[in-house]
Amino acid sequence: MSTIQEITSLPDWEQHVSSLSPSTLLIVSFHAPWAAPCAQMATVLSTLASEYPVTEPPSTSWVSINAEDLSEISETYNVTAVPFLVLVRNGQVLETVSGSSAVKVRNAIETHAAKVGAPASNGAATAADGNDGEVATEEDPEKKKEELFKRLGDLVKAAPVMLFMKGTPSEPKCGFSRQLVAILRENAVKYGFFNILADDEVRQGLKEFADWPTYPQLWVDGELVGGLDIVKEELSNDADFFKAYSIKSNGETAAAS
Ligand SMILES: N[C@@H](CCC(=O)N[C@@H](CS)C(=O)NCC(=O)O)C(=O)O
Repeated sequence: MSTIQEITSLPDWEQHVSSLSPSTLLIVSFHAPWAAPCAQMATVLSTLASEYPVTEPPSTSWVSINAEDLSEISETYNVTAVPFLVLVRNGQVLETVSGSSAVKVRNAIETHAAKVGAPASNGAATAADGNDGEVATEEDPEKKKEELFKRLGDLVKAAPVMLFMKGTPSEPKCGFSRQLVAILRENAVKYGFFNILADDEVRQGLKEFADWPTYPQLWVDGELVGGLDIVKEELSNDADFFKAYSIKSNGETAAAS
């Protein structure tokens, strides 16, 4: 029964990676302490890990990494939002999964872990038609939407103030998002953010969930405030609009930028 090891330093990571055999599937989960979906993901992953036996050499190795504390590693894997899962074998990235869809995570791990399994050697019970994995992903669209909305419901509450934007606060990819980042900075607002360009499911789904067609979107305490124009308007009506969410310095709470 495999368990998840928390990597807490760069030397720890290097030592761990160098100890693996070329056939081991390394499952790396990036998280941030403020993001509620990461706690859910940790539960999903430890349940999955417990289904994989410990073998010698290990067929799977499960680690989790705080994306903010170990930014050197998150940058290597282009982690722009959390939770973010990376599957690596022999130094090669096989697949990444952004977000907290338990179905996607399970499918990705099962697909890649199975590739070095014993059943493949005799061909029996192996779907050799190149179609393996497809059945599980062919979901009922209603169910898929329900799962996405559940995930979005958690995501908009991932921090008291959440900014859904194009790009990241340090590299906004659109002028509207850039202006809203500047407003939050001027008001010393502490906020979490999500780069919607990194996840098209969230980008399109949140428009329907929020009944708001554009980005940036600012959410406070799980409620949509609006886009840039609305935020400007709120501030012109009430200069203390963000007072409860302000800190004296460094307003950003980011997974990675
Ligand atoms: N006036 C809007 C401007 C935002 C806007 O028009 N955003 C566009 C272009 S960046 C957008 O998000 N379009 C939908 C999309 O790209 O998915 C506001 O107040 O936020």
